[in-house]
Amino acid sequence: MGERPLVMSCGDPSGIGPEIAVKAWEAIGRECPFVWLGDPKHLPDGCDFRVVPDLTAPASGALPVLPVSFAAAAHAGQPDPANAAGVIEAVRRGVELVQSGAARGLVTCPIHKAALKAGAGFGFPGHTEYLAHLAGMKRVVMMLASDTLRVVPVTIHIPLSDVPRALTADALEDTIRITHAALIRDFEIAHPRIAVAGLNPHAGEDGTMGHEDGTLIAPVLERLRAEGIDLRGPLPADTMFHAPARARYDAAVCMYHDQALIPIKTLAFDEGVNVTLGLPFVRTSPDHGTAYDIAGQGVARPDSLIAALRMAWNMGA
Ligand SMILES: NC(=O)C1=CN([C@@H]2O[C@H](COP(=O)(O)OP(=O)(O)OC[C@H]3O[C@@H](n4cnc5c(N)ncnc54)[C@H](O)[C@@H]3O)[C@@H](O)[C@H]2O)C=CC1
Ligand SMILES: NCC(=O)COP(=O)(O)O
Repeated sequence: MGERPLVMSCGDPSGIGPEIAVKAWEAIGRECPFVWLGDPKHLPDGCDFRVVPDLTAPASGALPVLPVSFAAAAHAGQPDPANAAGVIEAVRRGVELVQSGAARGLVTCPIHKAALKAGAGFGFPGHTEYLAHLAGMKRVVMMLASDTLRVVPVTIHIPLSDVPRALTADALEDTIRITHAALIRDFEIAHPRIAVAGLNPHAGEDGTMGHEDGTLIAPVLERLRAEGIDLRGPLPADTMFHAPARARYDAAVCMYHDQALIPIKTLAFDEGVNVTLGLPFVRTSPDHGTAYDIAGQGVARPDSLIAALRMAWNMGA
């Protein structure tokens, strides 16, 4: 296959993962070769694939597949807990291949967390935490990146009511440090500018609308500024995402999932990439989910997955 390929885990086979994997292979399989980890019975009818024994198989036009056996067929739009173990195994195999050095990076297709919990007792809120666990990392960071905006949520998949408790000075500091290092190393920004959102409306407005902005966020920023990190904030989140505001920073660190993901999915849904920072290997993913409402119809767009492949290919060089 020439250069080391990427590996792609299939994600939930009843979602759009298999069909966009095939479209992505047709679009950029030569530019960013990857091997698909999944069960060939879940690929769309008529798909041109070939089973390979490992990642060293010579290149050909067909999608290379390293088989992962799944218990059940896939029905578009209907996640089956019987397939949960296969979905998890594909991710685990991907990590093994990238950690061994056989693969250049891992690209994951979307999973349905509830089906994994129901079918296999999956105890992680998403890939991000599962990958941190497999890699033995205490803290990793989720970044959603596009040409127009990069965002990082400090807290991720937890109920909104748990956010103030989960938002600690350590979590914020680690997140900013990991983000800063990745902007330099992976995004080649020599002097990154990071904007940090407040938690409360108007960043607390001097404590009249909440206290965390002043008592928790501001002191962390002060400490890190003293080390030379270019930080602005805590900023009112409602006014930090319009175009002139975005021009003033390279990444926005946000306090919770939707504060970060709503702006990027509004601005760049088709090209956003989810990248895990702080892992000892490259992992990217499309920004969207399983899209059950359109699975199996052949209309799903592969653009975000293609952007994820390109980013992983470049980062893994
Ligand atoms: N990396 C991952 O594993 C992710 C998984 N998810 C999971 O996906 C499931 C469904 O989540 P939703 O909130 O419905 O978000 P979603 O992204 O799956 O779908 C939202 C809307 O966007 C459309 N859409 C998504 N991807 C598209 C594509 N490639 N082409 C055209 N239209 C597309 C869908 O048809 C739907 O109308 C959940 O279980 C969630 O946890 C969500 C985000 C990321
Ligand atoms: N909302 C982002 C998402 O669900 C992706 O999470 P992960 O599976 O990449 O941890």
